[in-house]
Amino acid sequence: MLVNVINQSKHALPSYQTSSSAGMDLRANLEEAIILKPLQRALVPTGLFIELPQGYEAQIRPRSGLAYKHGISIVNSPGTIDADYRGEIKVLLVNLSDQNFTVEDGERIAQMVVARHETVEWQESVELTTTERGAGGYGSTGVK
Ligand SMILES: O=c1ccn([C@H]2C[C@H](O)[C@@H](COP(=O)(O)OP(=O)(O)OP(=O)(O)O)O2)c(=O)[nH]1
Ligand SMILES: [Mg+2]
Repeated sequence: MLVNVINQSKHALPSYQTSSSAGMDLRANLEEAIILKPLQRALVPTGLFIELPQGYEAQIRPRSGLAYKHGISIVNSPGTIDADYRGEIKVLLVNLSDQNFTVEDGERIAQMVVARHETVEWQESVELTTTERGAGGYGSTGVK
Protein backbone atom coordinates (compact mmCIF):
# COMPACT_ATOMS: atom_id res chain seq x y z
CA MET A 1 0.00 0.00 0.00
CA LEU A 2 1.12 3.57 -0.63
CA VAL A 3 1.35 5.80 2.44
CA ASN A 4 2.10 9.52 2.42
CA VAL A 5 5.09 10.36 4.62
CA ILE A 6 7.10 13.43 5.51
CA ASN A 7 10.62 12.62 6.62
CA GLN A 8 12.10 15.43 8.69
CA SER A 9 14.73 13.13 10.19
CA LYS A 10 18.40 12.90 9.27
CA HIS A 11 17.87 9.26 8.35
CA ALA A 12 16.46 7.24 5.48
CA LEU A 13 12.82 6.22 5.51
CA PRO A 14 12.08 3.06 7.52
CA SER A 15 12.24 -0.09 5.45
CA TYR A 16 11.58 -3.80 5.84
CA GLN A 17 14.77 -5.66 6.75
CA THR A 18 13.63 -8.81 4.91
CA SER A 19 11.03 -9.39 2.21
CA SER A 20 8.44 -10.86 4.60
CA SER A 21 9.06 -8.70 7.67
CA ALA A 22 5.85 -7.46 9.29
CA GLY A 23 7.54 -4.46 10.87
CA MET A 24 9.75 -1.65 9.64
CA ASP A 25 12.41 -0.54 12.08
CA LEU A 26 12.14 3.05 13.32
CA ARG A 27 15.27 5.08 14.05
CA ALA A 28 15.76 7.65 16.78
CA ASN A 29 16.22 11.16 15.38
CA LEU A 30 18.22 12.98 18.02
CA GLU A 31 20.38 16.10 18.37
CA GLU A 32 22.25 14.30 21.10
CA ALA A 33 22.16 10.84 22.61
CA ILE A 34 19.72 10.08 25.44
CA ILE A 35 20.91 8.20 28.51
CA LEU A 36 18.17 6.11 30.05
CA LYS A 37 18.80 5.17 33.65
CA PRO A 38 17.20 2.01 35.08
CA LEU A 39 13.38 2.33 34.99
CA GLN A 40 13.64 5.73 33.28
CA ARG A 41 11.47 6.43 30.22
CA ALA A 42 11.79 8.88 27.35
CA LEU A 43 9.65 9.96 24.42
CA VAL A 44 12.04 9.48 21.53
CA PRO A 45 11.36 11.42 18.29
CA THR A 46 11.62 9.78 14.87
CA GLY A 47 11.22 12.84 12.61
CA LEU A 48 8.49 10.95 10.69
CA PHE A 49 4.97 12.15 9.94
CA ILE A 50 2.56 9.81 8.16
CA GLU A 51 -0.95 9.77 6.72
CA LEU A 52 -2.51 6.33 6.93
CA PRO A 53 -5.65 5.50 4.96
CA GLN A 54 -8.86 5.32 6.99
CA GLY A 55 -9.35 1.85 8.48
CA TYR A 56 -5.63 1.38 9.18
CA GLU A 57 -3.48 1.92 12.25
CA ALA A 58 0.24 1.65 12.91
CA GLN A 59 1.46 -0.27 15.93
CA ILE A 60 4.74 0.73 17.56
CA ARG A 61 6.29 -2.38 19.01
CA PRO A 62 9.52 -3.20 20.87
CA ARG A 63 12.47 -4.85 19.11
CA SER A 64 13.23 -8.23 20.64
CA GLY A 65 17.02 -7.81 20.39
CA LEU A 66 17.02 -4.58 22.39
CA ALA A 67 14.60 -6.14 24.87
CA TYR A 68 16.67 -9.30 25.31
CA LYS A 69 20.13 -7.76 25.35
CA HIS A 70 19.41 -4.47 27.12
CA GLY A 71 15.95 -4.65 28.72
CA ILE A 72 14.67 -1.86 26.47
CA SER A 73 10.91 -1.92 25.96
CA ILE A 74 8.02 0.41 25.18
CA VAL A 75 5.83 1.65 28.02
CA ASN A 76 2.59 1.75 26.01
CA SER A 77 3.34 -1.29 23.88
CA PRO A 78 1.97 -1.54 21.31
CA GLY A 79 1.70 2.19 20.75
CA THR A 80 -1.14 3.19 18.46
CA ILE A 81 -0.78 5.63 15.56
CA ASP A 82 -4.25 6.66 14.43
CA ALA A 83 -5.02 7.24 10.76
CA ASP A 84 -5.97 10.85 11.52
CA TYR A 85 -2.75 11.64 13.44
CA ARG A 86 -0.59 14.20 11.68
CA GLY A 87 2.01 14.79 14.40
CA GLU A 88 5.47 13.32 14.68
CA ILE A 89 5.70 9.61 15.45
CA LYS A 90 7.39 9.21 18.83
CA VAL A 91 8.44 6.10 20.73
CA LEU A 92 7.99 5.83 24.49
CA LEU A 93 11.03 3.79 25.47
CA VAL A 94 11.67 2.44 28.95
CA ASN A 95 14.81 0.90 30.38
CA LEU A 96 13.81 -2.22 32.32
CA SER A 97 17.42 -3.26 32.99
CA ASP A 98 19.54 -2.40 36.00
CA GLN A 99 22.11 -0.54 33.89
CA ASN A 100 22.15 2.76 31.99
CA PHE A 101 21.32 2.49 28.29
CA THR A 102 22.35 5.08 25.71
CA VAL A 103 19.98 5.75 22.81
CA GLU A 104 22.12 6.99 19.92
CA ASP A 105 20.97 9.12 17.00
CA GLY A 106 20.01 6.80 14.13
CA GLU A 107 19.65 3.74 16.33
CA ARG A 108 16.80 1.35 15.48
CA ILE A 109 14.65 1.64 18.59
CA ALA A 110 11.30 0.08 17.67
CA GLN A 111 9.34 -1.41 14.82
CA MET A 112 6.15 -0.25 13.17
CA VAL A 113 3.49 -2.66 11.93
CA VAL A 114 0.60 -1.28 9.86
CA ALA A 115 -2.66 -3.15 10.35
CA ARG A 116 -6.30 -2.92 9.37
CA HIS A 117 -8.85 -2.31 12.06
CA GLU A 118 -12.62 -2.37 12.27
CA THR A 119 -14.75 0.51 13.47
CA VAL A 120 -17.47 -0.69 15.84
CA GLU A 121 -21.05 0.45 16.04
CA TRP A 122 -22.69 -0.76 19.26
CA GLN A 123 -25.79 -2.88 19.17
CA GLU A 124 -27.13 -2.72 22.72
CA SER A 125 -28.48 -6.11 23.88
CA VAL A 126 -30.01 -7.64 27.02
CA GLU A 127 -28.26 -11.00 26.70
CA LEU A 128 -25.29 -12.54 24.89
CA THR A 129 -25.03 -15.96 23.24
CA THR A 130 -24.18 -19.02 25.39
CA THR A 131 -20.68 -20.51 24.89
CA GLU A 132 -18.57 -23.34 26.29
CA ARG A 133 -16.24 -20.80 27.93
CA GLY A 134 -18.94 -18.59 29.32
CA ALA A 135 -17.41 -16.16 31.79
CA GLY A 136 -14.38 -18.36 32.50
CA GLY A 137 -11.00 -16.74 32.07
CA TYR A 138 -7.79 -15.89 33.87
CA GLY A 139 -6.55 -19.49 33.89
CA SER A 140 -9.95 -21.21 34.11
CA THR A 141 -8.90 -23.96 31.64
CA GLY A 142 -6.16 -25.49 33.81
CA VAL A 143 -3.96 -25.19 36.84
CA LYS A 144 -1.05 -23.72 34.84
O1 LIG B 1 3.60 5.39 20.82
C1 LIG B 1 2.90 6.30 20.37
C2 LIG B 1 1.54 6.40 20.66
C3 LIG B 1 0.82 7.45 20.13
N1 LIG B 1 1.42 8.38 19.33
C4 LIG B 1 0.62 9.45 18.72
C5 LIG B 1 -0.20 8.91 17.55
C6 LIG B 1 -1.55 8.70 18.12
O2 LIG B 1 -2.54 8.81 17.11
C7 LIG B 1 -1.63 9.79 19.16
C8 LIG B 1 -2.57 9.50 20.30
O3 LIG B 1 -2.16 8.28 20.90
P1 LIG B 1 -3.07 7.60 22.02
O4 LIG B 1 -4.49 7.59 21.61
O5 LIG B 1 -2.43 6.30 22.35
O6 LIG B 1 -2.81 8.58 23.26
P2 LIG B 1 -3.83 9.24 24.28
O7 LIG B 1 -3.12 9.29 25.56
O8 LIG B 1 -5.17 8.57 24.25
O9 LIG B 1 -3.88 10.71 23.69
P3 LIG B 1 -5.04 11.41 22.85
O10 LIG B 1 -5.98 11.95 23.88
O11 LIG B 1 -4.34 12.47 22.07
O12 LIG B 1 -5.68 10.37 21.96
O13 LIG B 1 -0.31 9.92 19.66
C9 LIG B 1 2.76 8.27 19.02
O14 LIG B 1 3.33 9.07 18.29
N2 LIG B 1 3.46 7.24 19.56
MG1 LIG C 1 -6.31 8.38 22.44
